[in-house]
Amino acid sequence: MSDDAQTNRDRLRHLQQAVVYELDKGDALPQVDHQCVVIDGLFGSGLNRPLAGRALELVQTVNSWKAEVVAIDIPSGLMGESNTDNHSDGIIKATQTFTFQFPKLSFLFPESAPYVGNWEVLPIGLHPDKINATPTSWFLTEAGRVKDLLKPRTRFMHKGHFGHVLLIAGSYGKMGAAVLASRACMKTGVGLLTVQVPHKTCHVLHCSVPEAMVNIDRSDLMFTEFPDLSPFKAVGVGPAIGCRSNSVLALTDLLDQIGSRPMVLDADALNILSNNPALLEKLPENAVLTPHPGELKRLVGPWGDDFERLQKVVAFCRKYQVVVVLKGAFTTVISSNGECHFNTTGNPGMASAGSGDVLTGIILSLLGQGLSSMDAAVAGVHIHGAAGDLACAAEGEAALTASDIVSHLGKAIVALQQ
Ligand SMILES: NC(=O)C1=CN([C@@H]2O[C@H](COP(=O)(O)OP(=O)(O)OC[C@H]3O[C@@H](n4cnc5c(N)ncnc54)[C@H](O)[C@@H]3O)[C@@H](O)[C@H]2O)[C@@H](O)CC1
Ligand SMILES: Nc1ncnc2c1ncn2[C@@H]1O[C@H](COP(=O)(O)OP(=O)(O)O)[C@@H](O)[C@H]1O
Repeated sequence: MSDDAQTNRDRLRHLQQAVVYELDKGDALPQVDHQCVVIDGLFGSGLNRPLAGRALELVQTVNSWKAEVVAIDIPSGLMGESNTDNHSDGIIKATQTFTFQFPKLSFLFPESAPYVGNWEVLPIGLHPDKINATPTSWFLTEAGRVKDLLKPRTRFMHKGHFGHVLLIAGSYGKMGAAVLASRACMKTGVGLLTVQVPHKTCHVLHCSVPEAMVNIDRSDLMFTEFPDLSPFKAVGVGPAIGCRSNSVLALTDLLDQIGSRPMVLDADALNILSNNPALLEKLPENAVLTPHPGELKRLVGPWGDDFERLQKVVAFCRKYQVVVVLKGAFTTVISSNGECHFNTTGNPGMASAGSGDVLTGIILSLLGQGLSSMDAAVAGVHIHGAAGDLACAAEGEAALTASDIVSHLGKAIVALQQ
C-alpha cells in the first residue's frame, strides 16, 4: 500500500461513524443491499493491465449488485486511454464518476459510457504552470479560447472585411441542406455568401436566404460547375450534392483549381473522396473534412474500438495534411500534426437531419472571416454545440431541429463575447 493510501486508511479508522472491514485473501465479500451506495476507489488511472484474480472477482460482484456506484477518479479496471486489450467484464460500471482535475481520454469515447456514467471534474489544485508544462496532444476546448478567436467588429468595418465565400450544396429534392448551411453561414457573420445551386432549384435559395447570392448551375438537378474562384476567400462543398458522375468530375475540377484557398468538405463531398481515393491527394493543405462516424468509416475503413478510431484519424490527418472534425458527442477536431481538440458543448437533441449541414455553414463562415483551418474548426464546433444547447433549453431534445440551432447562433455568439 502506498504512503498516501496508508494515511487515508488510518484517517478512516479514526472516523467514529465509519466501520472498516478489511478483507483478507479468501474472505467472503460482504452482502450489500440495493439501497447502498458503493464508492469505488479500488484502482485509479495508474492501472496498467486488465484486472485479474481477486480484484476481478470483486469488480464483477459489485457490478452484479443493483447498488448505485460512485467511482473516484476513474472506474476501477478502466484504462485512461486505450482499452483495446481490456476485458469489458473487468470494469466497474459506475453511475457517477468524480474525476480529478481533467477528464480522462477514455471518458470521451462512446464505448466508455456504460462504465463512467455521468462524470464531473473536481479540481485538486494542480499548479497551472505544471499543467502547461506537461506535453499532451489532447485538449478540451474552453469558451474563453473560442472568444479570443472571433474576429472583432470595429466601427468602420464593412462587409468586405468579413470575407466572401462560396458554398456548393444541394441537389434536386435536397435543397434543405443548402438552405440550412447558407443560413448558418450568414448567421455566423460572413460578409458575402454565394451559393452554387442546380438550375431548377435556384428559387428555393432566393426565397429562403435572400441575403445570399446564387450562382446557377447549367444542370437542372445537380452540381456540375462552379464560378471563377478568384473572389472567394474560402469554399465549402458537399451537403446533399449527391455522388453522381458529373458531380465527381466537378469536384475533381474544383480540387484542381482551389489552390491554397481554405475549404471545408462535408457529406457527399466526403463520400466522393471515399469512392475515389486518388482525389485525397488533391486536397489543399489544411482542408477541413467534417465526417460523422458513418462517413469516416467510408474514408478510413473500419476500426476495432474508439481509441483505434482516433489513432486512424490522426494517421489520416498526418498523411494528407488535413484537419478532420469527427462529429458526435464530444466532437473531436484533429489537426494535421495530430493534436486532438475535444468539444464539450452540444446535446443528443442535435442528432437529427441537417445538424451537420449547419456546422458546415458555420465553419465556412469562420474560414471566410480569416480564421485558420484549425481555429475555424475548433471555434465552429464549439459555437454549433453552444447554439444547440440554447435551442435545447428552449425546445427540449425531441423537438430540437437544425433550424433551431441556426436560430440560436446569434445568442450563442453573444454569450461567448460577454
Ligand atoms: N434537408 C436536406 O436536404 C437534408 C440533406 N441531407 C444530406 O443528404 C445527404 C445524404 O444524407 P443521408 O442521411 O442519407 O446519408 P448519411 O451518409 O448521413 O447516412 C447514411 C448512413 O450512414 C450511417 N451513419 C449516419 N450517421 C452515422 C453516425 N453518426 N454513426 C454511424 N453511422 C452513421 C448510417 O448507416 C446511415 O444510414 C447528405 O449529403 C446530407 O448532407 C441530410 O443532411 C439531411 C437533411
Ligand atoms: N449526442 C450528441 N451530442 C452532441 N452533438 C451531437 C450529438 N449527436 C449529433 N450531434 C451533432 O449533430 C451534428 C450531426 O451531423 P450529421 O450526422 O452530419 O447530420 P446531417 O448529415 O443530417 O446534417 C454533428 O455536428 C454532431 O456533432
